[in-house]
Amino acid sequence: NVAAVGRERVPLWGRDAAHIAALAQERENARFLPGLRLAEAVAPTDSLSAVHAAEIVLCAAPAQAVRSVVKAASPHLRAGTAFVICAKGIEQGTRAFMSEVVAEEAPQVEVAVLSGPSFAADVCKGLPTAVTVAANSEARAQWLAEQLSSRSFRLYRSQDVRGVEIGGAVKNVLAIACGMASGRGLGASAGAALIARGFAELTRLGAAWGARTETLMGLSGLGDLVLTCGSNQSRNFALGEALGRGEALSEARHGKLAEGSFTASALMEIARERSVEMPISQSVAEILAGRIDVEAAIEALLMRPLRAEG
Ligand SMILES: NC(=O)C1=CN([C@@H]2O[C@H](COP(=O)(O)OP(=O)(O)OC[C@H]3O[C@@H](n4cnc5c(N)ncnc54)[C@H](OP(=O)(O)O)[C@@H]3O)[C@@H](O)[C@H]2O)C=CC1
Ligand SMILES: O=C(CO)COP(=O)(O)O
Repeated sequence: NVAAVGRERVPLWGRDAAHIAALAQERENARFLPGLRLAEAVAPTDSLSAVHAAEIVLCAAPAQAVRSVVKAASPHLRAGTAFVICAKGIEQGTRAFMSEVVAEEAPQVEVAVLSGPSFAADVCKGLPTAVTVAANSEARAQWLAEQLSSRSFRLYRSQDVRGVEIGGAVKNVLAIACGMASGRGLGASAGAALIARGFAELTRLGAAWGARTETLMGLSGLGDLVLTCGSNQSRNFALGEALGRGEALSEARHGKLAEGSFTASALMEIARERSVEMPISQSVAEILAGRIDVEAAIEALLMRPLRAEG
């Protein structure tokens, strides 16, 4: 709907032909965004060839599905198309960032990353927020910010592609930890301490990958971290909260996508690769892998040796 502002026709591709037909008919996505109407300009389609005519393609598939979607779309994508990744995560197995996945599968496109505090339902209702769009070239980032901004959806530009994607991937893992603390009834002080120490982990990892401090402290880093760690509107937070209350992992997702649960193990692998200490994220990864329980993870975090802040 945001992309439809000021445009006559915006194709929206989905993999499930029956769902797409229903969307075109009912003009509402009852499963994901109930009660919110599709903008007139949005034209649902099950044909990926729709990307051929596009100057800008927004890719909002789950992170672990981005490779297969881009691979399928690649033959239809023209050289120089602006390909904007909205997924937040790291690919399991390859440990690749989303921009690397797209560059491998569709080398002809110009990759950009859009990330920041933006719950889909809020954005769709026209509630205001601001996010970051990063591209290698300043001119491309500026053009995308102009093309995709509206009164309620403000885009700030950046050239720090890696910094923006690190913020989006790491905050989801940390939100699971904050949810666990909430589900365990540890109180608001513990939640704030987790956000601050989690942010220290995010900045350490970002520094190891050459991300700019301003990016990590901006909308796609601290901004999205605060949003996701502070609300059970976040599916990552809600997953952690359910685990903290004692629900089994098999039940705790409640059928929703929690990207941090797929990214956690890959995140730990890239952190180890660059010797970055991330004890909170590590605890989340261990719990999700069934190696420790929430109680043992909290105990281990509280018993860590005292150290200087930083
Ligand atoms: N929701 C939010 O507030 C925000 C989400 N994001 C990011 O965007 C990404 C997608 O999230 P979101 O839209 O919320 O997730 P949802 O679970 O709401 O929707 C996922 C969509 O992806 C489709 N999909 C799932 N698997 C595949 C696949 N293998 N191939 C093609 N399509 C697939 C689903 O199609 P189907 O209906 O057929 O199952 C569905 O339409 C995530 O990385 C998330 O972190 C970013 C900012 C905000
Ligand atoms: O990334 C988001 C908001 O910016 C959405 O968070 P969840 O995926 O945890 O719901």
